[in-house]
Amino acid sequence: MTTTAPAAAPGRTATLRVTKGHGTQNDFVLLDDRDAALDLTPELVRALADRRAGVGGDGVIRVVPSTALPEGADVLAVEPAAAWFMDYRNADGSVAEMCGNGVRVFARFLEQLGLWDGAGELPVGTRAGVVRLRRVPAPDGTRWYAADMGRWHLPGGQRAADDGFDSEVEVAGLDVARPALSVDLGNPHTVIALRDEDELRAVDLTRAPQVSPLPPHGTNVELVVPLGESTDADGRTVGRVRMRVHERGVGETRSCGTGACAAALAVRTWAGAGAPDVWFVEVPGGTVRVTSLPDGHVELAGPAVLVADGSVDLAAIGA
Ligand SMILES: N[C@@H](CCC[C@H](N)C(=O)O)C(=O)O
Repeated sequence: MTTTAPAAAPGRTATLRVTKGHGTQNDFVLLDDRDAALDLTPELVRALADRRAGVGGDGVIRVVPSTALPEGADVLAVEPAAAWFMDYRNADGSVAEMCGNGVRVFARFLEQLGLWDGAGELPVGTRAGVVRLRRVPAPDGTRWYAADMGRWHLPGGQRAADDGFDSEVEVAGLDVARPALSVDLGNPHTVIALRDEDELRAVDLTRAPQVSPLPPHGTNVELVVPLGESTDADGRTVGRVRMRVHERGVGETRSCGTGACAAALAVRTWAGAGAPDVWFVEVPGGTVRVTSLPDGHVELAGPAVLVADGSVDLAAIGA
């Protein structure tokens, strides 16, 4: 069903309507392709995501009917109501299975487009399966979006759960390689704990961390510092962690939603029995809440903000 990129009529410039949005400053170029008419090539993604010559973003997100993609058909077989599919691309043009901040911004974009009324639950198709979203109040009373991200798992199995580690990561600025835990959120993550916030500030993420063994499709790397536990307004014990992240296909970003889930779940695994189910993850771009659900699912809640709508001259961005 995919056709070609918008072609310019003779004497006219080909343009593409775009919206810019972010979730805790993990930022995205959003495309309304409800007619499945756009050929979203890696070159077009890179041109749109370019922060100097393009619009700029950590990723590009296309709204497309689930019926238009083979991966969407798989989703519809499980959840016929998942009409819209989040086609997620990293800034380098690669395809990613999932994006936790992106899927909240996707829901906000569907609201703006009039494709979701914001009531009840919104099932969204993704390459990692169905994600279910709803609007929830944020701790400060503003609006957040909560996404049931589905089942997570430790690819290293029971041994990794027992030992707490299954790999190691070398990071520029750290003296020695650190033991790491792999966490699968539909996309791959590798989490290491650092000693304290000074150490977290000091690491150099302009170079990709070296993960051994490297998972077959690469990985996102989260560096975390546990900040302790407290009691929230409802009397629940909640954990808090600070995180920096190096994203596969992007580089260091100011937030990563699936990365926040991986970080919280790793710290919870390391803490052992009795650890809190609810974690606030502080990233350079803000704070998200991660909740371990009883059915083996994980919920990610946080803001989703749209900041601009516009029109891109495809020739001018070299696409
Ligand atoms: N920022 C995202 C994750 C985006 C995909 C990631 N770079 C990958 O390649 O897996 C998030 O919020 O989860």
